[in-house]
Amino acid sequence: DYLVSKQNVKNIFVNGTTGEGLALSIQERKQLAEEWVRQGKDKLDHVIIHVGALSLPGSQELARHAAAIGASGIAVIAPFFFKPTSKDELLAFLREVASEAPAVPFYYYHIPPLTGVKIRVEELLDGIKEQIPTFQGVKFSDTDLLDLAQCINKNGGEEFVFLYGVDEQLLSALAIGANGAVGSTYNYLGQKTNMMLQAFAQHDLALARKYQFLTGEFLNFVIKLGFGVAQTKAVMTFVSGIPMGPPRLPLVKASEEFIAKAKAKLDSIVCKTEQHSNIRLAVL
Ligand SMILES: CC(=O)N[C@@H]([C@@H](O)[C@H](O)[C@H](O)CO)[C@@H](O)CC(=O)C(=O)O
Repeated sequence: DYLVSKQNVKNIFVNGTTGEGLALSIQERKQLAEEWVRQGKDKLDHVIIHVGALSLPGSQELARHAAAIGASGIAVIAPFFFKPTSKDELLAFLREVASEAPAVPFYYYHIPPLTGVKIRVEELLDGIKEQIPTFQGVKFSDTDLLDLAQCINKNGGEEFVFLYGVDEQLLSALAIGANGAVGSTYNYLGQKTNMMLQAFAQHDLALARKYQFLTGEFLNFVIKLGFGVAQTKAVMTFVSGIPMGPPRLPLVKASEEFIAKAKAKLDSIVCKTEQHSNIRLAVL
């Protein structure tokens, strides 16, 4: 309800990085997926469930479950303990998961900074539809915009969807042709990012940049303090007023010092952006 009413976010990616999906048990992941689908009915447009896991049977079980509860899509990361070393190995793993949910749109979740699997998506997409008929697109959480650009350039005609996942670079990805975004900051800066999407759609690059710089200035500040999933939970808690709880070990909760500094910074940037937007609106 908070995301819909306060952030204008109506598409949810469940059990990914921010939701600590990989730190949860299979049972917990199923429970969360069920709740999101149930609570999101008639409120959300899409609920994509991340079903990637280190073991193939675990991932397949989650894929079957997501299909049974009526998820609008499933996504899978590359397994990252025993890693695929080639496109074919990765594709074989993804295909075995996707085939367990044969009527559910399938997304590859590319996040090399966390998986360490750096197989280029451009290469992976070559002929992917023949292997995975449900293939819908990629959640692309990498800074390699050349790879993203090549994917879009080569596969745009096939209408794959590219959801970008490096929030501080979203505007650049949009310029290259990304269709949307999945990221941690949209939990608390969703409204502002929606304004950026709107400005971009209206070809108002100067305004779009203002919103991108807001996210960038905040992330640049908190990254220097030490920023990850634990800190995201803390930021979401102070912005929304909804307690997100601590992260699960080995992650540890954000310090009070981090919270105080991050809050002061975010307040000041949001305030500054709003002043600029008002001036702009007045001028127009
Ligand atoms: C590595 C990481 O956590 N990346 C985030 C970004 O939103 C990231 O927090 C943000 O761009 C700040 O660097 C997302 O791509 C993760 C995400 O969408 C997810 O929760 O699955």
